[in-house]
Amino acid sequence: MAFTWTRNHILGLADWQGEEYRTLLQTASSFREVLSRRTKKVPALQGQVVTNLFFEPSTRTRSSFELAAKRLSADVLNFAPGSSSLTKGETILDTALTYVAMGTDIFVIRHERAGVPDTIAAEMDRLESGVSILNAGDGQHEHPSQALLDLFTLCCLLDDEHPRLELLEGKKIAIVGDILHSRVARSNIWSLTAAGAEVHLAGPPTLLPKYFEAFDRGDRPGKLFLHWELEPALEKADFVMTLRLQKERMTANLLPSLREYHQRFGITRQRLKMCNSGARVLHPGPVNRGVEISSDLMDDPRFSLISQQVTSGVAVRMALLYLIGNLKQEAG
Ligand SMILES: N[C@@H](CC(=O)O)C(=O)O
Ligand SMILES: NC(=O)OP(=O)(O)O
Repeated sequence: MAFTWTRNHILGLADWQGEEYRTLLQTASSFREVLSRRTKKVPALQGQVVTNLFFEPSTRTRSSFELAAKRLSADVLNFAPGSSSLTKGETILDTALTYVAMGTDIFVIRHERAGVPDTIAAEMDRLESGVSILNAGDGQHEHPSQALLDLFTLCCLLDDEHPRLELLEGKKIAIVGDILHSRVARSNIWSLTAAGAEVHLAGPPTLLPKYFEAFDRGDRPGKLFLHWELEPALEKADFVMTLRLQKERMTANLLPSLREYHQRFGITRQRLKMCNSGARVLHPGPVNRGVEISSDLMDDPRFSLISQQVTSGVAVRMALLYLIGNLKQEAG
C-alpha cells in the first residue's frame, strides 16, 4: 500500500521512519527538477502563509526556507527579533499568536534554546489552530532540515537520477568536531543510521561526551561509533562531515587553542588521503576557515560538497513545506 504522509510538525528526526525519508527524498527530487526549469515556481502553496521566526542568526536556513516557500507560491513573513515587539517585552508565544491571527499556516522556527519549537507546536495543537511548526534549529537539540538536505546531497551524489535511502547502506561516514554543541550532528546521527550507514563520531573528549553512545538505540540498520582521535574515524571513510566549533555555546574553555585543534582534528587534503578514494567532505556552514577544515580543501570542488549542500537545501525545504502544506489543503 502506498505510504501517506501524516506528520504535521517537523521537530526532529529521532522518530522518523524509513518511509518518511523515502517520501522526502522523492519529493525533493521532483522539486529539484522544478528548480531546473526556466519557470521555477509551482502554485502548490498558493494562499498559504509561511512565517519565519528566527530568534538566532542564520544565513542559509532562513533564506532557503524563504526561497522555498516563494517557489511554492506561498506568502512569506520574516520576523526580525531586534526590531520586533519582543524588545518591548512581548513573549515568544504571544509573538507566535500574533502571526497566527494574521493567518500563518506554517512557522519555521530557530531558537537558541532546545525545545522552543516543540513548545509552540504543543500550544498550536492545544488551540486546535491547525498551524504547523518546522524546526530550523533549536539549541543543541535538532536541525532536521539540515540533516535531510545532507542526506539528499549524499544520495544524489551516489545516484543522481534515483536518489534513495538504500544508497547509503554500509557507507562509512565520519562526523568530526564539536559534536557536543551540534544539533546538526544529532539530526544526522538519526538520519544516517536510519539509512544503514556506519556513523563514526570523532572529536576531543571535551567536545564528544561518552553519552553519545546512547544514540545507538539498536532500532535502526546503521551503527554508531565514537573516537577521541581522528585517524580511526577517517580510515576508509566514504564521507567526512566537518562541524564548526560553536563558540557561542561554549560556557567553559573546552579547547587548548584553535591552532592545536586544527592540528589534531582539522580536515585537510593530506588527511583526506586516509579515506576511501573519492571521499567527499561536507560542512553545514558557516565555516571557520582554517580551523575545522583547511581553506583550500573547502574551495576544491573535487572534494567539497558544501555548495551542493546549500543548493539541495532549497529543494529539500520545498519538499518539507509541500508535504506539510498539502495536509492543510486536504483538511481544508
Ligand atoms: N548552521 C548550523 C551549524 C552551525 O551553526 O555551525 C546550525 O545552525 O546549527
Ligand atoms: N547550516 C545552517 O544552518 O546555516 P545557517 O546558520 O546560516 O542557517
